[in-house]
Amino acid sequence: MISLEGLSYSYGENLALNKMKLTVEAGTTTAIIGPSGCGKTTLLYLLAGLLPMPEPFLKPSGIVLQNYGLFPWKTVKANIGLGLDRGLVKKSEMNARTDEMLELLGIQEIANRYPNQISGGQRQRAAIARTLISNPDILLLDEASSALDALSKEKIQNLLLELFRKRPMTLVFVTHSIEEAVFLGQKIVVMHQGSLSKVIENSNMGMKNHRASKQFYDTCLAVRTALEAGDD
Ligand SMILES: Nc1ncnc2c1ncn2[C@@H]1O[C@H](COP(=O)(O)OP(=O)(O)OP(=O)(O)O)[C@@H](O)[C@H]1O
Repeated sequence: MISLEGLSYSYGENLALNKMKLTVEAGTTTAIIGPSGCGKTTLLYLLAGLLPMPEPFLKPSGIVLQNYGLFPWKTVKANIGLGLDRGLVKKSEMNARTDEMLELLGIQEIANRYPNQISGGQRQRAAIARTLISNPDILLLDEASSALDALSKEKIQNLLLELFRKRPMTLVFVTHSIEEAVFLGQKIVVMHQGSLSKVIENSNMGMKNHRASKQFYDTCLAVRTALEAGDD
């Protein structure tokens, strides 16, 4: 579980987080949404330990931040294997676990290709596989699908929902998309100017035909209203 109460963070004179509050229960998904510059990435980087967390907050353990930096000179399979600590894992186990990840993410057929020989959506899957292979307690995603076209976006979102169902995990993701937040977030955290603006509970997350349901649009509207209220 992550529990932050009054987290502030500045880059020099620039206050990026201002007494931010956040509670994330283990085994749940949380979307973080808000206007550009409101501090979403700063919050995620603090959680990932990529920025020093100020006192009295301690860095939560077992968090892995997904990034898309696959090494171009390594195959997809070798890139995924990099998510494991070579010193600790035998070659045979490394093989078995990368195969398991390739299957989980549905990318077995591109295992031996290089990153420049696969699509944006496949690169995204490979990056997620590389992160998940280490079995992190918490998966942090920064704009998981932002660079993709509408249909590929939905595919990645469906895949993340499927993964969440198959393997219990805590997922915290930053997004600019209201629809993505409502499709994947059991809780939607709306930020404004470095602070928590509103938390929207989304109990319909994961329901059948969610995207086409009235509940989906009602929750999108609630998020939109919260975002607009913050803009006043
Ligand atoms: N390295 C940095 N040095 C100085 N200021 C920074 C730095 N990184 C971010 N900031 C500032 O901190 C604030 C929060 O930035 P952050 O990147 O966390 O916002 P964001 O909500 O993720 O934005 P976006 O949606 O545009 O990615 C902004 O005012 C930004 O200009």
